[in-house]
Amino acid sequence: MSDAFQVQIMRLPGNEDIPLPQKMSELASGFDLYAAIGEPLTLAPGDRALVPTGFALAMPGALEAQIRPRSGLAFKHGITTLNSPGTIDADYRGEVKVLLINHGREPFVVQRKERIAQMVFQLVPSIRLLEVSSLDDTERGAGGFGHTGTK
Ligand SMILES: O=c1ccn([C@H]2C[C@H](O)[C@@H](COP(=O)(O)OP(=O)(O)OP(=O)(O)O)O2)c(=O)[nH]1
Repeated sequence: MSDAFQVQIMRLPGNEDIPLPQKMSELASGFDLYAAIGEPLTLAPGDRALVPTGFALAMPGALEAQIRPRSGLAFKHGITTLNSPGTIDADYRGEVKVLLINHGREPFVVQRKERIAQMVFQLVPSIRLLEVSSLDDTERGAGGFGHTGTK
């Protein structure tokens, strides 16, 4: 793992007992994120909440982190991330937060230290936008949004 990117993680005060993000298996893509809330948080059907994780990051400029849902919570309870995938910019130094929404039919209670989402790091290519007055032709052209049919 010597070629691994180094990402700095800083626990924010009051979260000493909250586990740092963790891969639950060796080759998992995502680090599971734990809810750093004081009291249990009830999400009624349709409710959303910004849930703190208790840490902040500093990562190399070539990376971003994506906050993605956990499929088990989505399947069993309709709990997902509203802005999926959430984007953590390399220059963001605030607390990483998870925007949860309850798409289920029952209230869902988030407990302190519950694993609520996962964080996947991605390479972000360096891009320079170049303004032009015309674009090259392609077979697809401007076709989209199901123009080849949906069945
Ligand atoms: O799920 C998320 C999404 C974002 N953020 C933080 C990190 C990110 O770098 C910052 C800004 O996010 P984004 O660019 O998506 O928000 P915006 O609505 O465009 O706000 P801003 O004007 O602050 O960029 O908020 C989170 O902690 N969790």
